[in-house]
Amino acid sequence: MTVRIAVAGASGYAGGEVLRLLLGHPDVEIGALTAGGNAGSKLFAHQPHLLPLADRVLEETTADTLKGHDIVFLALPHGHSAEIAAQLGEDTLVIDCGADHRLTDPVAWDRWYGGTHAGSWPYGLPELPGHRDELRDARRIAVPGCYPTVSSLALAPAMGLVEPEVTVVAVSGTSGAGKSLKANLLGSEVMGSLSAYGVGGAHRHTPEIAQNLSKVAQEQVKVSFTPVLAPLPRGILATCSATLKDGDTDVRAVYEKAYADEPFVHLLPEGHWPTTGAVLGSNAVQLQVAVDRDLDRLVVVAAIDNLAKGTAGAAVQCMNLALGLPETTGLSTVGVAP
Ligand SMILES: NC(=O)C1=CN([C@@H]2O[C@H](COP(=O)(O)OP(=O)(O)OC[C@H]3O[C@@H](n4cnc5c(N)ncnc54)[C@H](OP(=O)(O)O)[C@@H]3O)[C@@H](O)[C@H]2O)C=CC1
Ligand SMILES: CC(=O)N[C@@H](CCC(=O)OP(=O)(O)O)C(=O)O
Repeated sequence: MTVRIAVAGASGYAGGEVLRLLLGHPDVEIGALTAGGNAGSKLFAHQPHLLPLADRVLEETTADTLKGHDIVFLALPHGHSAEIAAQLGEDTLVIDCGADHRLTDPVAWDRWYGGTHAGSWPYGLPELPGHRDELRDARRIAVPGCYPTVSSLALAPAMGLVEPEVTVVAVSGTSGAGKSLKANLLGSEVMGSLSAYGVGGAHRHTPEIAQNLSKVAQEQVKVSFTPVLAPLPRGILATCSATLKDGDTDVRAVYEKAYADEPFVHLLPEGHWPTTGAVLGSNAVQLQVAVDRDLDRLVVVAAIDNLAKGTAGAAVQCMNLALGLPETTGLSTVGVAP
């Protein structure tokens, strides 16, 4: 089988990572590549690592350019996908890396993003209970946010075993913010310094994490989420905690069972802790669990590459599922070291 794909936002970080992964995918032919202001320029100017596509010229992001492909990956700023998707028939599988179709509650959408809710699509985190089957037949897929991916996978197995109030502190590399220049991401400010942002429940990934965990717990889960920016190009390390209802719960056994058959989610051997370096460039999620006995508090540490499992890797994993291919096709679980 060969499917023809297009990538909208090919000059950006997420679009570039989708292309890097698809260049190693045996069943994919790469069609149209589009951008915004950089349309008309060569892809090579923006993605110097994607040599096999060096001569490709970026086209304008219009439905006409994207039509006629089996699969369209949208790696655009949020707010751009609904209009494009509406012009692409159901015969095209649309995989949106942006936030537009992740939240199911229009009130939450309006509060955190503003404006009209474009509706929700099947949520591209196959490892969450019930999601894999929904993704197999999907023609529209919403790729999760990077922080919700790592924190939902870290805490989902514990839902029902902990009080429905969880804390997530997650340190992210700068590529999570996209390529467009932001004052706080300029080299001199970010290098050699860690800084918290979106503090006090202000980050828009808070409702997405709560939505995921509440669905698994089948009760409303409250989330305290604090993101921290780190001087790294890629990677997220999340420390997630919640109070156990029964401090004697064998949490390790619970996590071993939950992820025993998952190709990308790895509970590390006891005594070893996840690092962002170990998952770099791979679709892997590394987890470790502990119980703080003084508080009966479950602590889970998890690492992902924000551009791989946190975006593009998840997008390719979901494409594989929707096409009926082995979920791991074109994806690695082996990170880069050192
Ligand atoms: N970076 C990450 O770790 C993650 C990103 N995402 C999501 O993926 C999407 C892309 O993010 P990312 O790659 O980081 O962002 P970038 O800023 O790196 O890239 C954005 C892309 O969108 C294009 N673009 C910008 N504005 C327009 C427009 N008005 N019309 C058409 N194209 C436009 C840009 O083209 P040009 O070069 O011409 O400006 C570029 O190709 C976002 O929705 C983001 O939230 C999701 C999870 C993690
Ligand atoms: C480090 C950094 O700035 N990260 C981004 C998250 C990237 C992401 O996943 O954003 P979307 O939900 O829009 O897809 C942020 O905090 O806004």
